[in-house]
Amino acid sequence: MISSAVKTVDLRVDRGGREVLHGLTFEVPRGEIVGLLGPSGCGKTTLIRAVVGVQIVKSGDVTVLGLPAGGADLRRLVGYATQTPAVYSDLTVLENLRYFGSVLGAPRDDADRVIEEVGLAKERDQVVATLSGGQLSRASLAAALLGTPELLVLDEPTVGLDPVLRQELWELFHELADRGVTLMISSHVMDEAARCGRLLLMREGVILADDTPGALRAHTGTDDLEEAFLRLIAEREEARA
Ligand SMILES: Nc1ncnc2c1ncn2[C@@H]1O[C@H](COP(=O)(O)OP(=O)(O)OP(=O)(O)O)[C@@H](O)[C@H]1O
Repeated sequence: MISSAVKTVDLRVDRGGREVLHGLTFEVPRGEIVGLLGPSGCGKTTLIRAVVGVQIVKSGDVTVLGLPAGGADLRRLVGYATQTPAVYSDLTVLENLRYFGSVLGAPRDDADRVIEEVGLAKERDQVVATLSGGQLSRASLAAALLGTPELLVLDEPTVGLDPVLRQELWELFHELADRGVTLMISSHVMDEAARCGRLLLMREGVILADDTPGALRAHTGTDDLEEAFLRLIAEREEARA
C-alpha cells in the first residue's frame, strides 16, 4: 500500500511566461482531508491542475497514488471538480451524471447515489441551465464522485453555498475520508481550514506551512487560523529581512 496519495518534489510551473509555482515539495497522506488555502492568485488552481495532470510542469515530479500524475490508469481513481462547473447545460442533472458515469464505466445506479450525496434529489430531472449557482456547483461535484475515486480534488467546492449546505458537504467529505478516500480541497475561506485534517498554506507560489490545524495554532500561538496565517507571513518576512 502506497502511503501518500499525492507527492510532489520541487514542482515548478510557468504560466503566462512567468514562474507561478516555485519548487513545491509536499506529501498528502492517504485518507486525509487536506485544505489548500491561500489568497487569490497564489497558485492553488495551478497546483490542483498539476495534481490532476492537466498542467504542463516546468520541472519536478508529481506522483498520485504512486503513479505519475495524469496517466490513463489514474482516470478512474481521481475525481476532479473544477472551479467552473463542467456539466452540459442542455441535459438534466441525471442525464449528465449517467453520461459521465458511462464514460467512466461506473455502474448505472451510481448517478442516483451521487445525486443523493450532493442533495440534488429534487432537481434530478431539471435541465442544468435552470439550476441555481450552488446547485450547479453541486452537480459538478456529483460528477467528481462517480465511480470509486481514491482521490478527490475539489477546487473551491463550497463557493456560493449557504451555511447549511456547506455544513452538509463537509459532512460528506468526512464520510468519504472515513471510507479511505483522500480529499484535496482548495478554499480561500479560512473558516473551512479548521474542518481539514491537514493544511497546505500557500502564498505567492510557495508553501508557507504544511501541518495540522492544531500544530499551526500551537506554532503561531493563536487559535484563530486566519491570524495564524498572518503570523506565518510576518515570520517569513522577518526571516527574509
Ligand atoms: N492562463 C494563464 N495565463 C497566464 N497567467 C495565468 C494563467 N492562469 C493563471 N495565471 C497566473 O498564475 C498565478 C496563479 O493562478 P491560480 O489560478 O493558480 O491562483 P489561485 O490561487 O487558484 O487563485 P484563485 O483563488 O483566485 O482562484 C496567478 O498569478 C495568475 O494570474
